[in-house]
Amino acid sequence: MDVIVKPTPTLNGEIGALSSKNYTTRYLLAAALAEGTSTIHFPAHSEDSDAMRRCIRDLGAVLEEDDSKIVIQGFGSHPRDVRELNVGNAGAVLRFLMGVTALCPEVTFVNTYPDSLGKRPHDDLIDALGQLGVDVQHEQGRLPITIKGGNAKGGHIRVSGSVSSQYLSALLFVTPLLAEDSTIEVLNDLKSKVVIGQTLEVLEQAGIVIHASDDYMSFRVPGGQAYQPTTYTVQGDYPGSAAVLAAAAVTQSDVKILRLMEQSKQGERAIVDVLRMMEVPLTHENDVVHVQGNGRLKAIEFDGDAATDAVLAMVAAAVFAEGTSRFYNVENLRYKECDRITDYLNELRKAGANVEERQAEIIVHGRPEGVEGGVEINAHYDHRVIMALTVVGLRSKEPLRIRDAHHVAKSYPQYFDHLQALGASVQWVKE
Ligand SMILES: O=C(O)C1=C[C@@H](OP(=O)(O)O)[C@@H](O)[C@H](O)C1
Ligand SMILES: C=C(OP(=O)(O)O)C(=O)O
Repeated sequence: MDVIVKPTPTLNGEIGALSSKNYTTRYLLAAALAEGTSTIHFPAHSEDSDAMRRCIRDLGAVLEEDDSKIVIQGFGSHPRDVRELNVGNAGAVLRFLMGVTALCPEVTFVNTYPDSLGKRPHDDLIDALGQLGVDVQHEQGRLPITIKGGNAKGGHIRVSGSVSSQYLSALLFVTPLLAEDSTIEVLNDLKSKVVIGQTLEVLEQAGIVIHASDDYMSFRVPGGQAYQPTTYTVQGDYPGSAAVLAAAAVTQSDVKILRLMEQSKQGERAIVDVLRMMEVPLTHENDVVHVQGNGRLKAIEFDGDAATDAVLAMVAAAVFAEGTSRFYNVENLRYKECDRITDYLNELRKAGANVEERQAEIIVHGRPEGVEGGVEINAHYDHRVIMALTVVGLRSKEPLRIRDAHHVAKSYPQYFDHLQALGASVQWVKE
């Protein structure tokens, strides 16, 4: 399915933020790893969170869900002996479960998105699992991947953090369940470091003890622990909401998004500060972000690693800013659903934006007068490319047609409904 985005000068109204993807995947996993009954209120529904639901069910968890909550009977440290798991296109779900399946005799993760997740690297995690005695078969660090676990006991693990924080999160989820204590040493840089704060928060809520250094570069994990069943409530999602906030920032708007916690550990909450730095009129009080856009934005410089999943939306806003913006320290955007630097900038250029790339930077020469539009956009299987190009389309002179826009459902299936509710001219069309 494609979406046609037409120029839309004004957006007005109020929406509730979607539920956080990162917290939902973590709570589902923590509930599955606990013996007993856990409850998760307001879990996200999207392809990625559904992938975690499907996989923990395959591994032996029992799930019962109604409109507002999911009740889970976990399998504790004894997942069922399954042969195959399908994580769809969900990177975090794959990496977390590659860790957990160190507890299983033999599981193959199949390759259902060869042009997206199928191209992403997992070498650093494979290497770390090898240090735990797990035999991993793979196609040059890519899917399909077979994990032959069952013998992991714990020990000293060194893992590189220079490509993704998800490898470290995977080790943090599984090592407490191993018989012996572990130490984890992070080598090189740790990208998306703030996300580790979310992992540690969830582990603590599940009663797991981890001793972390202040810089998150080394960890001591007592073995033989048990996840406790408990009740979780999922907060609103900043990465998805960032795109809606960027849309409000580039239009004449009066838009409120509810349920966005000020004290959240989500790094992407920086969208609020970034838009403020761009001089977009907004307030953030009582978990409500209120944007009263006047269409005028100022260029900024920003370290994007602190807010990795909101950078594309920030760049889309910068396309219409006065001056040149620079988003630096963003190399690991190249290892996501697509190459979010080269592929994304190619699509932005097609739409008429003036952008440049460096290996770890995105540079945007703003065009406050608007861009031409009138072209077809390739989604590259990437929900965040789809959301960001939609923001650009709202302020293009001619409509944008975003091909295969249904991939937005990876994280935010109701994105276009939310924009329509705010008055955006977006319309689904069959190919
Ligand atoms: O742990 C997680 O849930 C995630 C970590 C981040 O990935 P990287 O650590 O690879 O940057 C983020 O981009 C992804 O959407 C979700
Ligand atoms: C990169 C993302 O997800 P994942 O790595 O889990 O596929 C994302 O949600 O933008």
